[in-house]
Amino acid sequence: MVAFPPCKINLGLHILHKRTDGYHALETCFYPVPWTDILEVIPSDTLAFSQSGDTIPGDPHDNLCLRAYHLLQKDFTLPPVRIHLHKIIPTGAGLGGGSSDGAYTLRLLNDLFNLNLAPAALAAYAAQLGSDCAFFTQDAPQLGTGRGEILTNIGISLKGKFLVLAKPPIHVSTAEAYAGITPATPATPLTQILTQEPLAAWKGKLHNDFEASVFARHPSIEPLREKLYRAGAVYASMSGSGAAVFGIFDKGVDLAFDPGVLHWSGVLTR
Ligand SMILES: C[C@](O)(CO)[C@H](O)COP(=O)(O)OP(=O)(O)OC[C@H]1O[C@@H](n2ccc(N)nc2=O)[C@H](O)[C@@H]1O
Ligand SMILES: Nc1ncnc2c1ncn2[C@@H]1O[C@H](COP(=O)(O)OP(=O)(O)OP(=O)(O)O)[C@@H](O)[C@H]1O
Repeated sequence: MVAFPPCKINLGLHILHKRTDGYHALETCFYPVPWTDILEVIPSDTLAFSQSGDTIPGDPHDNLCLRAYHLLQKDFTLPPVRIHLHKIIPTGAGLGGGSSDGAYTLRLLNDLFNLNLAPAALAAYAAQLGSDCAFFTQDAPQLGTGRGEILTNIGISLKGKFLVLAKPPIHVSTAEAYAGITPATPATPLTQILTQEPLAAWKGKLHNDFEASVFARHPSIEPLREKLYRAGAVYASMSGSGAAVFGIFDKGVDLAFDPGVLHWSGVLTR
C-alpha cells in the first residue's frame, strides 16, 4: 500500500499558556497542503524500515513511521511489515512532515490489516506520537486546541487559492521555539478572525506567535515572508515554529528563490 502524506501550514497560531505537563496550550488552524512524502507499507517476513530522498536528522530507529508501527503493535498482533519512506517535505520547517508520516503509517496499517479503527481512535493513537500528528488522521482543515491534538472542523476553505511555500536553509527546533515564547491571551480568538473575516482582511489580524522570536533569532526568514507579500500574497506568514513561510495568492505566481531555499507552489485542493 502506498500513501502520500501531505504537510500542513498553520493559519494563525496563538500560544495561550504553559501547562503543568510542560506542553503549551494553543489554538491554531491546521491546513493540509499537497506537498507530500511517499510512504509504502507492505507485509514482509521481518520488520524493516528504509528511507530515500532527503536526509532525516536523527536515528532511523526513532523514525515516526517505526514508532507508529510499535504503538499499534502494543494493542494488536500486527504481522511484520516493510516500510519505505521517500522524504520530500523539508524537516525542521514547521510543516509537520514527520508527524504526517507517523499518522499515515497508522492509517496504512489500519487499512492493510483491517483494524477497523475509526478516525477518532486513529487520532487518539496519533496524539501519542506527537501533538501535530492527530491532525493528519483527518482529511479537512481543523481548528487545533489543547496541545494541538483536540480537533474541530470549523468549515474553513481556501480551495482553489494558490499557495507558495518557501523554506530557507535553517532548521528550527520545535522545543527551542516554544522555549522562546511568552504565552499570552490573544485580543481576538482565532476562530473569530478565521470565520468572520475574509482572507483579504487577515493581514495584520491573524498572527503566528512564534514569528517575533524566531524572526529575531534567524534574520533571513522575515525577508522571505516580505518577498511573498511583494509578489502579491493576500496573506503571508511563517508556518508553525518555522522556518518555512507561506503566501496565499488569488492567482498563480512564478517566483524565483535563492539557491538553498526549498519551495513548492500549487493550488490548494482541499
Ligand atoms: C509548532 C507546531 O507545529 C504547531 O502546529 C506544533 O505545536 C508542534 O507539534 P509537534 O512537533 O508534534 O510537537 P511534539 O513532538 O508533541 O513536542 C515537541 C516539543 O515541543 C514542545 N511543545 C509541543 C507542542 C505543544 N503544544 N507545546 C509544546 O511545548 C514541547 O517542548 C515538546 O517537547
Ligand atoms: N518521518 C520523519 N520525517 C521527518 N522527521 C522525522 C521523521 N521521523 C522522526 N523525525 C524527527 O522529527 C524531527 C522534526 O520533524 P518534522 O519534519 O515533523 O519537523 P517540523 O517541520 O518542525 O514539524 P513540526 O511542525 O511538527 O514541528 C526531525 O528532526 C527528525 O529527527
